[in-house]
Amino acid sequence: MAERSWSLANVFRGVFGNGGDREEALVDDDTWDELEIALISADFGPDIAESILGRLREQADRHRVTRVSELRLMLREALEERLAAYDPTLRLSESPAVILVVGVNGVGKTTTIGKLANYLGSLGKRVVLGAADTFRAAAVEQLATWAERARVDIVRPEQQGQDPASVAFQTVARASNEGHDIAIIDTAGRLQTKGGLMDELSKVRRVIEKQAPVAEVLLVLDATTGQNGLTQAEAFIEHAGVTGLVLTKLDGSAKGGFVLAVQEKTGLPVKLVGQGEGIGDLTGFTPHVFAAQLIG
Ligand SMILES: Nc1nc2c(ncn2[C@@H]2O[C@H](COP(=O)(O)OP(=O)(O)OP(=O)(O)O)[C@@H](O)[C@H]2O)c(=O)[nH]1
Repeated sequence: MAERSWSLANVFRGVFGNGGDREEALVDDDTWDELEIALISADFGPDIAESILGRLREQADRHRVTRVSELRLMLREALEERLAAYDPTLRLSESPAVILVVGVNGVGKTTTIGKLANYLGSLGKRVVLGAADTFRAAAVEQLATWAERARVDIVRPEQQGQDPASVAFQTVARASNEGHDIAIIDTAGRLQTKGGLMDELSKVRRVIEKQAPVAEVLLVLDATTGQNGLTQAEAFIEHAGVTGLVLTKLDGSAKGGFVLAVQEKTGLPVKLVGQGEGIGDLTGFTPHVFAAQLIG
């Protein structure tokens, strides 16, 4: 299995060994200290790190675990169980299914939309994108480039600064009229006008809902910013009716533990994971696979 930058395999090599002598090594106080440092550096956050360690210690005592290799398996299982407490399925059964993509500037919204459109297109779905970030001409152009690469349709604003809600409306109308399965709406991420932005988003939503229910509101978070990025995105979680999270830039991050931290902090499932700038670098989230890759 390819090792990822966010994988703890490397950090844990010292703790768990690399299939060599350390696999048979015995658990001692150093093991627990090293494990704690590894969990904190991976951005699980102190609370989660502590609760994971507490549970592992208790299990290790109960089952008289002495080998580091057994501890590794227990940790993998514990993480998998906690990661799987949230449902990562995208709900796209309505037709058209409308996906609203929200998040602060530069986290990777447009890129995620391009990748998602391409993926859904490869499944035979008909997709239309809506460029509802209407204030930056460059944002519209960037989305149009992705639409071309993913070979999907796009609804652009008729002029710069057009009401984002009207672009969203036109996108969903086009999806309904032309038989698209999925409409994905890109939105602006300006935080400096937080109140205005949230009003704008709720208007976008209201206007869409005149024609079709909103199937998913995906909040995009940049994994490299860790817990900070989450603080910035709080307004979206409070006001935008978020149904799922997308974690981007996990390829450039050593913060694999953020995935669990973010789910438990927000109570929202991670539904997609971005690991690169290429069109194929987006995957669904599978707790089993993720836990295995995380622990190595
Ligand atoms: N390494 C890496 N880079 C990514 C990923 N996703 C997005 N990026 C990069 O992050 C930068 C910002 O991405 P955008 O998609 O423009 O972000 P945005 O949220 O739409 O930005 P605004 O439109 O300014 O709000 C670009 O350079 C992307 O190539 C990822 O998963 N991995």
